[in-house]
Order: sequence, then C-alpha cells, then structure tokens
Amino acid sequence: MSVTFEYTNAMSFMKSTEMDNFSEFVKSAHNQIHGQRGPGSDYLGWVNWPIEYDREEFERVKSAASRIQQQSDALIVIGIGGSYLGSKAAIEALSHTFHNQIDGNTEVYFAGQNISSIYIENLLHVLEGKDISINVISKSGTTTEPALAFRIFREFMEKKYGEEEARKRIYVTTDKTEGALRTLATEEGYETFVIPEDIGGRYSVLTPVGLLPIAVAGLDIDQMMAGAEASYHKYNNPDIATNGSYQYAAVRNIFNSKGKSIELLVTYEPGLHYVAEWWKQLFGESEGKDVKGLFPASVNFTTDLHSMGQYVQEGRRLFIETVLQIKKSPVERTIQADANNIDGLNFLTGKTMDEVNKMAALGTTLAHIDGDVPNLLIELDELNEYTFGELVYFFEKACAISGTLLGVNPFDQPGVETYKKNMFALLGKDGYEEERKQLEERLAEITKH
Ligand SMILES: O=P(O)(O)OC[C@H]1O[C@](O)(CO)[C@@H](O)[C@@H]1O
Repeated sequence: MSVTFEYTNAMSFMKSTEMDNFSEFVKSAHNQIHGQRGPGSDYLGWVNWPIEYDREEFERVKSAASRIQQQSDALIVIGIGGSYLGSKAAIEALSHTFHNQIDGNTEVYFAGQNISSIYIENLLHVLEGKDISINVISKSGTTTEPALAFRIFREFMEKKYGEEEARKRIYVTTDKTEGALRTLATEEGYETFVIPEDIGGRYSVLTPVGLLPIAVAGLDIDQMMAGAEASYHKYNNPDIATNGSYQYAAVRNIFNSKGKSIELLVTYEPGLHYVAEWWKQLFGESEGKDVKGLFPASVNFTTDLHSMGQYVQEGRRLFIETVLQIKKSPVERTIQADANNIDGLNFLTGKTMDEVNKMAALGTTLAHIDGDVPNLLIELDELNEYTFGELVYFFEKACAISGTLLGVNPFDQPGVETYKKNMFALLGKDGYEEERKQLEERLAEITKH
C-alpha cells in the first residue's frame, strides 16, 4: 500500500534542470525542519509525531471512543479549521458515503465551524430523541465559533441530562495547560485530551484532535498511525531524486515562480471532497502571506467539469492541477447491455463504472494539458486508514518544505486575526473601543457615497 507522486504530465511545461536546481534548496529546507530551526520552529512537533506520539493517551482516545459509541447515538464534534477539517476529511473519505444513515453506526455531526443559527437549529432538530456526546476541540480555547456552539450545546446537555450526567458526555480536546477551555474542563471535571503545544491546528489531525472523532466513527486509528509512520520514514531523506513529497514541494514552487497562481486539487471521488478542504487550510494558512503563495482551490470531477471545466480549459491560464487519484475503487459495478440502447451507451457494456471514471480522468488530464495546465498526480493504491495516514504526512511534509522554499513562515497565520478584530469591534467587545470608532467612521463614509 502506498502513496506516490509523479509529475510526468508537467514536464512539457518545465525543464528537468529546474528540478535539479532545487535539490540544494530542498536539502537546506529539510535540514531546517529536522534541525528544529527557522521561522515557526516552535511548531515542529508534527515532524516526529508518527513515531513519538503519546501511546498512553492514544489508548485513552480508543477507550473514550468506545465509551461514546456505547453511551450515545450521536457525537457532536465542535471545532473549526484544523480542529475539525482533519476528522471530517477522514470520516467522509473512509466511511460509508451515508455514514449517519446506517443502522448501528454512531452518527457524527459537526458544529462550531460556522455562526449560522439555521445550521444549529436544524442540527438540534435532527438530534431530537437521540442520546448524544460532545467533543469540543479548540487549541486556543477562545475561538469564537466553537466557543459559541459549545455554550449552546453545554446548556442543551445540562437541560437534557442534568449537570452530573452531562459531565460524563462532554470530552474536551485543548491545550495542556492554557486557555479558557482548559480552565472550564478542570472546573467541571470533563475528560480531556491534549493538543501538543508545538503542533498547530492544521497539522493536528493525527493527534487526539482528529483521532477521537475518527475512532468514534468506527475507523481504525492504529492503521492510520501505522500509515503515517511509514510515510515518516519514506519522506525522511533530503534527496529530491527519491523524495516524492519534496518533489511535489519543489514543483509547486517552480510553477509559482513561472507565474501560475492557483493550484487546483482535483478529485474523482466525492468522498475526497473534505480531504481537499483540509488540504486547502494546510496550504492556504501556511503559504498565503507576505503577498505570496499559490492559491489552493479544489474541484470534484467529473461533477465540476460541468461547472468549472470550461474555465479550467479556456479561461485565464492561472492553474496547475494536482490530481488525487485512487488507483482502484474497492467497489466494482459492471455496466450492463440494454436491448434498446436508446441512450447509446452500449459501447460501455462490460466495463466497470470505475473504468469509465478513470478514462474520464485521463481524458480530462490530456485535455487540460492541451489547455496549458501542468498536471501533477498523487496516487493512492487504495483508500483506507493506512493510506490516509500516509497521505496526511506526505502533505504535511510537502507543505512545510514548500513554504520554506517560498521564504515564508509556514507555521503561523497572523492574517486570520484581522476579521476577528473587526468582528469584535463591531459587536462591542471590551477593549475594542478605538477600533469600533474607526470602523463606524469608515462605514459612515461608505454610506455617504
Ligand atoms: O483550535 P482553535 O484554537 O480553536 O483554532 C481553530 C482554527 O483557527 C485558526 O487558528 C485560525 O483562526 C486556525 O489556524 C485553527 O485551525
């Protein structure tokens, strides 16, 4: 089982010497990351995590997951950004497409990833009559969206079960010592899991942040960590000639410097939609700063070929494409002959749906190459917990190296604060009086025109 990277379909857009030229830069980026040096070096805990993770806590995650499965019909995962995208990606990719509708499964719902009252109302509606547990996840413990959702769900739980029983159904994943959530968890006696202080949100899927919800969904987290460990060893050498993760990092930078501004992550399996969402946060927050970075976007083909395909083929030439492909679908559905053949599809008789999907992918790749879109390929032999773990680490490593090559700090996200500052000022939070005054003046100016 493995994850492979290749860029053969990008070679007509670049010279092989360009890759060679990157080899020394890649080596020094590798040495920087492994030597715990450089910008953001306080956030490198994820590098050795697959071999160094806390085994005792890992076992506790598994037993909490089976307790939740026994005590509840549904788990509500409250978090935003890196505190929900990894588990959402794994559950969508690896579970039954309609996981929550299958009898016997512990349903998993997400909250706190938006501020929509409609969403909360409808979620509470769906939960009527069900026994529930909560896993609230926030590294800082102060992020508005999950804090707001937790306020609502805590009250809901205490009303439904009483304080004592609610306590047994609330699981908190947060910083080891700091933050409002840690304080609350200590006061209330909730069971807690730790987000290591040297692992940022977007690098946290293989910590309890991702692992508890993933295990509750019935997935094998031992296999996931085994895949991540294999990937750790595979991408632990600085040689660009043999390190696919570093090749991916270098090729992205080559095309960025040639003026490409968007990387489209392309999938042909709907279950991979949230893997792409997770990937967007990883690369978007890591590289989008100092007026730099490829804009990470994603499409689900063939669905989006009927909406975005036209632009990718003939619109502004901004793109590189990275196809995330599963070599062989675990499900074989053979197309049958139809006596009347009114739809004209009898030429597909005897082929499987997956063969058709693969030919759609190949045809699209060739068409997009003709439309000047360099094509990169990441292939998974199979899609399962093991290869998911491998893929996560492949991307994490590539992202750290890519951001380092780009010359940014891949581990901070200062730009996210700007909207928060405005929101707090507009809502009248204490300490934001001056900002509020300035915004009000600005808004008055806009209304005048
Ligand atoms: O886990 P927290 O601290 O609530 O943060 C959630 C998300 O918010 C961000 O900090 C951005 O505001 C992301 O980097 C992070 O994944």
